[in-house]
Amino acid sequence: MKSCSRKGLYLAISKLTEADHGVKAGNAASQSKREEPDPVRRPVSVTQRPLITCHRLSRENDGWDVYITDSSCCPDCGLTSNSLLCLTPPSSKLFGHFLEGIKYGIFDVQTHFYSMFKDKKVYGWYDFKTPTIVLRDLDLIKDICVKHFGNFSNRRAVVRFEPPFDENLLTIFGDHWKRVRSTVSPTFSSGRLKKMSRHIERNAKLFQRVLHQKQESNEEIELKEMMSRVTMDTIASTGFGLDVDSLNHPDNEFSKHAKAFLNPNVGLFLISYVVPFLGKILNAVGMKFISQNSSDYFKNVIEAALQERKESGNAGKLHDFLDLVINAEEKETGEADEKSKVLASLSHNEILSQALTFILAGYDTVSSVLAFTLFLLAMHPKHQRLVQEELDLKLGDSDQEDTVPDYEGVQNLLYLDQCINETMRLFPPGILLDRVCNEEITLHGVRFPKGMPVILPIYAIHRDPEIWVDPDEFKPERFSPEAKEARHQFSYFPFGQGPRNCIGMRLGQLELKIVLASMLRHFDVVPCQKTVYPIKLSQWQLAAKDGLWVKLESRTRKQQ
Ligand code: HEM
Repeated sequence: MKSCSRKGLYLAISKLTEADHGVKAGNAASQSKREEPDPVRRPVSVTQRPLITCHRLSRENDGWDVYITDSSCCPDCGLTSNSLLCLTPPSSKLFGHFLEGIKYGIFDVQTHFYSMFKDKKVYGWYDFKTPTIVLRDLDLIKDICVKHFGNFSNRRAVVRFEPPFDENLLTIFGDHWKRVRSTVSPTFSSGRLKKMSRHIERNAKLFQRVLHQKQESNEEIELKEMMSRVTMDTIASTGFGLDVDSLNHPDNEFSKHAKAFLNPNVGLFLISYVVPFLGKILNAVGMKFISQNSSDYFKNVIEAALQERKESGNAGKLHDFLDLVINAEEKETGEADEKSKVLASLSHNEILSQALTFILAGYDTVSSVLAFTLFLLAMHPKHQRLVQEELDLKLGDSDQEDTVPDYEGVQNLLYLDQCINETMRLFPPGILLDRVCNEEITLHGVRFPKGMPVILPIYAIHRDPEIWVDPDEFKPERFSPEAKEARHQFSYFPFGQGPRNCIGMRLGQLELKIVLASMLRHFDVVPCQKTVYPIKLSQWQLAAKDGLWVKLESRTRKQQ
């Protein structure tokens, strides 16, 4: 291990403690075994190799080296008990843990590694050659997301968007992010959501009609596909005042390009990760992460909508997202002082970028939660009945097929809310979060070097058996007010945490509740011939391998 001899500055990750020495190669096999079979995911045994290996990672550009290792594995490397360390499962020098990710899938690999380090506050993970620290300790997560947010305010720059969409909230940094976020935030205030709610209600109503046809013809429906359509229509309408009718025309231009945007060029993405200079060359010769065609399409759609509103004097009257961000466009009012004008203004590119983010961030997230919630309720009729009893009680019986609750109507649907929360615990659309450490800092005895990426493994925390009894089972009662009170506040965070959490959370929740309440008020969702349960997740994305198939039965007809 000569290559591990100490050169330059050792930057390390956590100070060695008794507990940090606890995991030895000898007991690695028993640590890597899953204790209980998991009905929702495939069983997995990620590694039979010893748990601990020594890695030296040179980051010469930044002037520091990082070791993520066990201290006892490599006496030659010169680490002492003062060296700062973090444990990591064995990994390939070139690909890091990427190969384990490919082999076992992003869900199993996350829970498996997480369960290997039960007694640790943090552990290590290599994103190819880049070391990252994965947080396990909930108090540490809280401090990073909230108390020390200023030092962990940015995400990694994994995907680069091309202009004019490169100034979106998901990817911008520091003061730029702060200004855009504070300017866009009022768009999601209660008053404005109430106005946007009309668009959601209208789409939910149209959706009801389509569902009635499906129910009458006894058709089996794949929930993700159906929910994607209604979500796309809702986005086009709440975002841009457009009526794209994906329900009846799923291959419309808007949906086609939105999907192309959402499924970027994975090949180029991987090449850029492994061989960054090759990624740059391919990019320069015209290969883009996101197709130029779709990028141009959205630029034109948004520009045209902005222009049309300015010319027709309709700006401010349509109550969609575009309308609301237009208000924040840079303008010379002559009223505001210079400082507040700068604070409350967005450039033209910033508006285009936020408009696009509205599609990117709100499509797959909302449609997945809708689909998984309905599917889980179909598999748990007792809970579905409780939701329906609550709807009948709070919204009244409805014998008209297309009645849809409004903004006020869905505010107090507490049991529905519990079911949605339990679904997002099991199937969170964002399976992990990341932050980057701005300045070196030591928190809870863990040292975070400047520039170190930090991962918050949401999926694994949401399924941690030490936090959740029977973690793979659907039990909405976990989200009763008393049960929530008894738990660590950071054991559940499907919308992220702290000032950089999901800005669209309340809009997303509104969409979920209006669509679910209007459906479950009229229909029983039941299993069908094609239903496969337990759900098997695909390797790379939050999607059921066999689809989420159900049938609808009319509640009104049953009651007659
Ligand atoms: C069920 C629905 C949704 C879920 C589960 C969800 C989840 C998330 C998560 C986990 C993050 C990262 C938060 C963090 O890093 O702490 C995020 C960020 C974000 N989400 Fe959502 N999201 C949802 C719906 C929406 C909708 C409808 C919009 C539409 C505007 C939206 C816009 C955003 C934006 C712009 C960010 C970046 C915020 C920033 O960096 O300041 N999301 N979302």
